[in-house]
Amino acid sequence: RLGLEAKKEENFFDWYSQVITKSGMIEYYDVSGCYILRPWSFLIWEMIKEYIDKKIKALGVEPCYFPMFVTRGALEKEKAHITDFAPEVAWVTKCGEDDMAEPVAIRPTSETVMYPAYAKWLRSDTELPLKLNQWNNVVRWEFKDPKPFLRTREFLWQEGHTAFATKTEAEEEVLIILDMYARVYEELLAVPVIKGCKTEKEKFAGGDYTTTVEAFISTNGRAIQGATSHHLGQNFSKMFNVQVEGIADGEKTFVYQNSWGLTTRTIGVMIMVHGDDRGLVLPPNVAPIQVIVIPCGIVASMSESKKKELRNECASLVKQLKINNVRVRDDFRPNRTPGWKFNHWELKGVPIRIEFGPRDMERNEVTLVRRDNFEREVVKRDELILSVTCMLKKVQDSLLQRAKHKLDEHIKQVENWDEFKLELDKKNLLLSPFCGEPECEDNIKQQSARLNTMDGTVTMGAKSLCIPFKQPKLTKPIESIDELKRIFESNNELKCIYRDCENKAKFYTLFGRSY
Ligand SMILES: O=C1CCCN[C@@H]1CCCn1cnc2cc(F)c(F)cc2c1=O
Ligand SMILES: [Mg+2]
Repeated sequence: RLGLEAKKEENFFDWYSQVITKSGMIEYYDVSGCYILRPWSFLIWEMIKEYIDKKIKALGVEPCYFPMFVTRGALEKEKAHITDFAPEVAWVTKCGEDDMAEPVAIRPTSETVMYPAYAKWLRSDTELPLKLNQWNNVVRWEFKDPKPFLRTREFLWQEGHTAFATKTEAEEEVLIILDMYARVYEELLAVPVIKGCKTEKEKFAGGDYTTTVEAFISTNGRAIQGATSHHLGQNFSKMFNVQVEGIADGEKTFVYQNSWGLTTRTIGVMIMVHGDDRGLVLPPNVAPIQVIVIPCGIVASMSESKKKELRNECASLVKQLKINNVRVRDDFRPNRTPGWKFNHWELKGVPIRIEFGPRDMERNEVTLVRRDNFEREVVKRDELILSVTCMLKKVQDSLLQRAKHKLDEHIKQVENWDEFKLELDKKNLLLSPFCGEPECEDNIKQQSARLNTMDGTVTMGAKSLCIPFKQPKLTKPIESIDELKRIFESNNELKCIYRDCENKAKFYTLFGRSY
């Protein structure tokens, strides 16, 4: 059966699995946590890659490729960084039948692969800033339930690794990259995100601070980390001895570093936010096919010449759209009915369908049908390009607006602990005053978990998602992380959200159940 059996609001997990397989995005694979990316999803990854590459090249970031294997020595250069990650590191231990003398790890991320080379290359501040990015795959043998795109043991990403002479330059780049990530979500994928800083508990331990874009899946009320941009300070440069002369005269200075990454998880978030019970709903800016042209009304009684005329007319529609840089295809398959084709291309989420039949030909008109809200619009043949480009923009905007509205109505600002738990169980995110202490965050997570009396399972408690740059009580978003960490120093009346915590709040923090 072509269509979906599962309904998105009834059985989200089955719906997701059916949508990604029946639309031709994913094929399952016999290694747990690994999936095949078929053209319909890989083409979207290529468009994301094209967008990011253009922007980072303009920022002076250069492409490169480092080996995927890393020695134990390099990987464990600094114990603190690696300890809690060690269980998910995959190792190559044999070659053929023989054990390898020195097993090598498969990169879970490339700091420890790249920074020994940075130490070799960087001697003088004249060689700074060094900005490299690689598009590759990484392996993390996670044990939590794998989910295509969202949590996989191998995934594709880009990882940017930059080194600067001063902290100021580095900190400026962190936020420029974060803004680019927010645009990938909002301008390409039509997914609204919240920009912020991770708390001490949630940040990357190897860095100084982690900034993040957080997305929201309203169907199950869960938040998901969309991409990260870390300021590493001098932690890694001290570990790997990456220091240069020429900054402080006669002295050597450890460089200031950033690392930033966005993964194929982006595709899963887009599917979950926009998909419906007929299948994918693709934002036009990333849709591999934006318009599908389907001839209609071809009946057996129609003469061969009439059929030929109709097909030629459809072909000219396709040609004209192609010339105007619209990603368009025709579906002239004679052995499929128009109805079958409507379902097929709706399942694949193509933003606009053109139905073109004898009557359209006579009246010199074209019928456009929107995938997101099924609105039909009949337009004059000679207004085709204007109407299609205008409709594509309208679809893109309305997908973002609808998702923004959903996000906004699911964020509750609460200062009371009972209200916090109540709203959390109503699939909402919470914006609450928080003291920032890791052990307090542990308590919040534990005390907001819910025992489901029906089946005795436990629903996870609330995690901190980020300290939003847009803080309540502040008119404009903060511009620096230092500022964010100090905003309550003055008027410090607010108590931490957690009832038994005596600390004063330091800032408002976004909490929620998450992936
Ligand atoms: O998140 C990014 C962006 C791109 C470059 N790397 C940073 C930090 C990655 C943090 N991280 C994340 N996961 C890890 C998993 C491991 F098995 C492991 F050995 C190390 C890590 C690890 O360092
Ligand atoms: Mg992880």
